[in-house]
Amino acid sequence: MTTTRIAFIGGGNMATSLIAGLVADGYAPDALQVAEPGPDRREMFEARYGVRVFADNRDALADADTLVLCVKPQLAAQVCTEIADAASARAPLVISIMAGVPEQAIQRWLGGTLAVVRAMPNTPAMVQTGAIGLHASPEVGEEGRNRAETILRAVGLTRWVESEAQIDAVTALSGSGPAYFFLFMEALEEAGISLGLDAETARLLTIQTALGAAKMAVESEDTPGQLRERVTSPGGTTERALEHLLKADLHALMKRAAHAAHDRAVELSRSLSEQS
Ligand SMILES: NC(=O)C1=CN([C@@H]2O[C@H](COP(=O)(O)OP(=O)(O)OC[C@H]3O[C@@H](n4cnc5c(N)ncnc54)[C@H](OP(=O)(O)O)[C@@H]3O)[C@@H](O)[C@H]2O)C=CC1
Ligand SMILES: O=C(O)[C@@H]1CCC=N1
Repeated sequence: MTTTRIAFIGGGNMATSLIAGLVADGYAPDALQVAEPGPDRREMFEARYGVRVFADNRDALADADTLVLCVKPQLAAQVCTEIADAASARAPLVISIMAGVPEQAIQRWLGGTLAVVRAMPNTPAMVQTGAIGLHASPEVGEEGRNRAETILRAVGLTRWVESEAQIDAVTALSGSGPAYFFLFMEALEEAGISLGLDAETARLLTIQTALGAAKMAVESEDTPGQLRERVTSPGGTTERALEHLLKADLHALMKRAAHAAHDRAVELSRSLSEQS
């Protein structure tokens, strides 16, 4: 893997996942640095991963080729403005994982037309099984795209999308998606308990079933629909259960939920891009 010096601004959950993934992939820890206000978290990064840590965001940027913005969206304008001079001096490739923060706003706050890649990961990145959508601003060249992809691939599967607007669709699908599956697991577990299973048995069987179904979907050449049909014996138990889910129009319900998440992502993008 090519080693460029990467500065992470904001050492929270997502930055930790990315750093853990990169180190596990063999990335040199001394080429990774994190700016994080929390002293305990800085200590954790040093002790666990051997990366360089900084309390001041600008210091982390001083010799970085790649800047990964990992703070909460509400802090984006403040943090970018604060590091704008240091960023202009280094002209790093900027990768933003911040939900709902548009490329143009990031470029504006950073004081110029820096090349920006937007990435939308999800929490399974913490176990290196994330699903990550990527979009590059026109200033990003092939080397920048490869660099961004290499960094994000350390925590999961990457897919480039054609337009920045599609990042909002990725947010609604895979960004928020783990919560949809967790909710389904909670519901199935409750159903198991209502059928007389003890709570631990219901939970363990639910989780293992989700894992097994996902593993089959990943490894099989068949579609999820074909895999579903194979579980569904004519006149059997699955058919009876699925009748209820289909009668409640699960597909329409899922569509409404994903569209609501998408609308919220668009709304957030609009309000954040208006910040100066
Ligand atoms: N969680 C998710 O499912 C997803 C999150 N994202 C995006 O990833 C980004 C990070 O999320 P996540 O890691 O979950 O959030 P966290 O809150 O875990 O991480 C943010 C980190 O930034 C630190 N911080 C606060 N203020 C500053 C500052 N001024 N300068 C530098 N660092 C600062 C925080 O420190 P402290 O805690 O001390 O304030 C915290 O450690 C967000 O923009 C989010 O939209 C994207 C996809 C999915
Ligand atoms: O709920 C949210 O707004 C963030 C973005 C995607 C997942 N979590």
